[in-house]
Amino acid sequence: MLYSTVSPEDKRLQLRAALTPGAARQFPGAFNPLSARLIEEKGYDGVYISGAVLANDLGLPDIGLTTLSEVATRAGQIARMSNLPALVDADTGFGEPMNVARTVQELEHAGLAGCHIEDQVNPKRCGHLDGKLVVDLATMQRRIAAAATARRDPHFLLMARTDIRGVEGLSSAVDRARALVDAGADAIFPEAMATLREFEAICSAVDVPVLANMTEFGKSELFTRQQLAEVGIAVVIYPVTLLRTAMGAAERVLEEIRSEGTQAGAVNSMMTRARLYELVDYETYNTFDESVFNFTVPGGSA
Ligand SMILES: C[C@](O)(C(=O)O)[C@H](CC(=O)O)C(=O)O
Ligand SMILES: [Mg+2]
Repeated sequence: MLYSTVSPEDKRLQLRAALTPGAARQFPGAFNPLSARLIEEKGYDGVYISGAVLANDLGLPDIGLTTLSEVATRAGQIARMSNLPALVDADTGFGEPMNVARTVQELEHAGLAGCHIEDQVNPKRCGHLDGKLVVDLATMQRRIAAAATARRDPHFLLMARTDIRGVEGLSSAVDRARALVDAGADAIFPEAMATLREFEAICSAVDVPVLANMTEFGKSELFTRQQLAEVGIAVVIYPVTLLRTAMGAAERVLEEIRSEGTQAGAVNSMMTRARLYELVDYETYNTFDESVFNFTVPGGSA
């Protein structure tokens, strides 16, 4: 009922305990608060909150148009809906190192367990596209150092993402990952790794947890959890998978209503009314008022 019963501080401890090298904890991307609850119910280890999903949800491309307030508000709404730790994509940190410091404090305040900050220049783009540009190492080190200093809860996870692999190649990615750990990063997100061997090279180079981004239609093959665990990955994200799936289903049913004049043929693939009510915990609200749930739910079983 209502929101998470686990405090943000406890979720941060939970996240740190979960992220051991080789654990390959799976964090699907929630596209709204309710999907975070579904992720928890299905037994996942955490929730990812994608910058691409937040932007696309607003009808915008993922090029750094969303603001800190929009991201912190939506991420907070998603994070509070589940007892799992939530890791949010903070893009380039929304500005200069001073802005990055504020970003971290706002995200802590919003109840996130951790965030990642990347080394792209603005306007940024999806890490799996060509033509990216990254800032120099000193600038990125200042971003990370500012974030580390600003954090009030020492357990808030600060993850540094580097996009340099797509610009200069693997050996630069290894060097940068090491330098960002020295600057204060608790974890590393090496973006757009081409092979398992590349993931392995990063995992062997640093002694902090490493993330693997299993986004569809990108530069990385969709490796299994087992394969990623074997090369030492601590956490795997599926950032846009649920949004892509939901939008795919929405597009199909819209076409069906147009062509058939009814959605009747699509009802079997929908979440039922009963299941939806179960997910929002409708019945439990009777603890406040017994007249809230005094009906039987039509529309089939959950
Ligand atoms: C992980 C990512 O930063 C995101 O915003 O979800 C994106 C995902 C995507 O665009 O597929 C990324 O840059 O990889
Ligand atoms: Mg992103």
